[in-house]
Amino acid sequence: MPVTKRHCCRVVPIRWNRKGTTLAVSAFCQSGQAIDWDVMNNQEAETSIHDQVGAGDPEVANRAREVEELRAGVDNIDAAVIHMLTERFRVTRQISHLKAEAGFAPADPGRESEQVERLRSLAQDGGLDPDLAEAYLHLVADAAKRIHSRVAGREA
Ligand SMILES: O=C(O)C(=O)C[C@]1(C(=O)O)C=C[C@@H](O)C=C1
Repeated sequence: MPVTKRHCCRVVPIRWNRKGTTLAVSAFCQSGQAIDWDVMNNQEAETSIHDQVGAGDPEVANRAREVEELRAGVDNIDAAVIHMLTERFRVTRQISHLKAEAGFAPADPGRESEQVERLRSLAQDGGLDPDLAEAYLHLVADAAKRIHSRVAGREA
């Protein structure tokens, strides 16, 4: 049986937000074992899932095994994303040189707005949070612009 807040006798605030409201508490059970409890969402804040999780409770052990299996899929997807990102930056580095040679500024806000629109719409169609798609675009475009600036500085 996993330790939950129900089994705990003492709680200590461990994480606060900017307004000074408690986000998470450390809850200590009688044996002294501690868990982080996410107060806002009323659930355990963190669980490290590994081979030994659920020893003594076959249902919990099965869930832990299923999580491990799905993690193998996540690892493959993350590797593919990194390969795709590598390729994206190979292409944007070519743009860096062209922009530097032509004297164009690193940023093209109009182009970025179009990309945000397109990615938000793709995300929406696929059932992904469009804010996540937009955050991704800002992350990579900001990085590309930093590279554009560095290249322009070197080639000036
Ligand atoms: O398309 C460009 O002009 C780029 O420089 C690439 C890129 C991007 O990473 O998508 C980066 C910066 C610009 O503001 C717009 C887009």
